[in-house]
Amino acid sequence: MGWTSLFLNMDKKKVFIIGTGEVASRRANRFLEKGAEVILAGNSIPRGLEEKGAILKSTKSHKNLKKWVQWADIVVIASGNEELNNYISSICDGKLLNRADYPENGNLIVPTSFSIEDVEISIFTNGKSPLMAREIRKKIQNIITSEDLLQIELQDYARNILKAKIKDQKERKKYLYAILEDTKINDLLKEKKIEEAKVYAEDLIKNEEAKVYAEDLIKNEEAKVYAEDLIKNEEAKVYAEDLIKNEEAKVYAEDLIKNEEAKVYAEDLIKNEENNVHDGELLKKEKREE
Ligand SMILES: C[C@@]1(CC(=O)O)c2cc3[nH]c(cc4nc(cc5[nH]c(cc(n2)[C@H]1CCC(=O)O)[C@@](C)(CC(=O)O)[C@@H]5CCC(=O)O)C(CC(=O)O)=C4CCC(=O)O)c(CCC(=O)O)c3CC(=O)O
Ligand SMILES: NC(=O)C1=CN([C@@H]2O[C@H](COP(=O)(O)OP(=O)(O)OC[C@H]3O[C@@H](n4cnc5c(N)ncnc54)[C@H](O)[C@@H]3O)[C@@H](O)[C@H]2O)C=CC1
Repeated sequence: MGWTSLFLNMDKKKVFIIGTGEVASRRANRFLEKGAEVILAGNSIPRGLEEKGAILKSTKSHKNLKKWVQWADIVVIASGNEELNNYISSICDGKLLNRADYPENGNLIVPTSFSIEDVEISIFTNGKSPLMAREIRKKIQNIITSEDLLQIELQDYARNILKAKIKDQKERKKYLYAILEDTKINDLLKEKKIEEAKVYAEDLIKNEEAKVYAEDLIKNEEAKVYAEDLIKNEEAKVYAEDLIKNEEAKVYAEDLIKNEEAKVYAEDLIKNEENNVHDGELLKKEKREE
């Protein structure tokens, strides 16, 4: 009366698929990946499927078709030929049967599925809208991806390295964001190359450290040059002040000399005056004596 979701172990299961088109190939791929043996009946199959172990049979002989149906644990009807599909369906008694054309005439649904680590999520709209099943699958996948889970592993790895190396949490945070946003790392995680991502993240940390170290060196060098400039300026100032002082001393000395000269000159003047007075008195005296 109704569908329920179950998980089927596909390992070594025998699957016979009628049709080799889009749906047939999708089913074949999915089952082969989980370890099933797959035989398809139709015109041709993509090389990729053959490489995975799929075997192609002709649809010409009904006798052979019957044989493969009997061989199979699961039958998938996915050809575009309704008559052929109905014939296969009619010889499927008791088999697990997935019908791509008339799902309700079969007893097995293949929902859209994806997995995150060990968690498999499947969506089924009860046959109402496979297209919407696909859209919902994408929405959910966009929220949590296996990359997210690998990024958790990588962040854990990087955090441990950083904790041992860098004391400042704010500084560590910068590295963790750099790893989260690095396009190369994200590409590696998309390809599930976690080990390569780890090596790359570690290099990123080392390079960043080297950069910081180099920047520090440059800053120190700059500081040294600046300090030297300061010293030179100070020396120049002292020298300039000395020059000024010397100049002032010179002026002062000159003034002193000038003052001394003036003093001598003044004394000379006074002496001259005294002489004059003396001479005058002598003259007066001489005159009186006359
Ligand atoms: C019953 C079921 C078969 C089963 O048991 O397996 C079934 C039946 C039919 N699908 C049809 C059409 C389309 N199917 C898809 C796509 C997917 N179909 C899938 C499952 C199922 N399809 C099962 C029910 C799932 C459910 O109900 O949720 C997905 C989810 C899984 C998978 O096939 O691997 C896969 C998406 C994979 C992914 O990307 O996630 C698209 C989209 C596209 O091609 O782009 C279209 C065209 C648009 C449309 O019609 O929606 C038709 C023809 C209708 C007609 O004649 O018009 C029928 C027959 C019918 O309905 O009569
Ligand atoms: N379940 C699903 O997701 C979907 C189901 N369908 C249904 O499934 C059928 C197959 O769909 P697709 O794989 O998308 O079509 P498709 O055109 O890709 O493949 C059809 C296959 O049937 C074969 N075929 C056609 N006529 C044949 C004949 N007379 N004798 C032998 N083989 C013949 C073709 O060679 C091809 O291998 C559709 O007819 C449709 O009813 C269609 C789309 C999606």
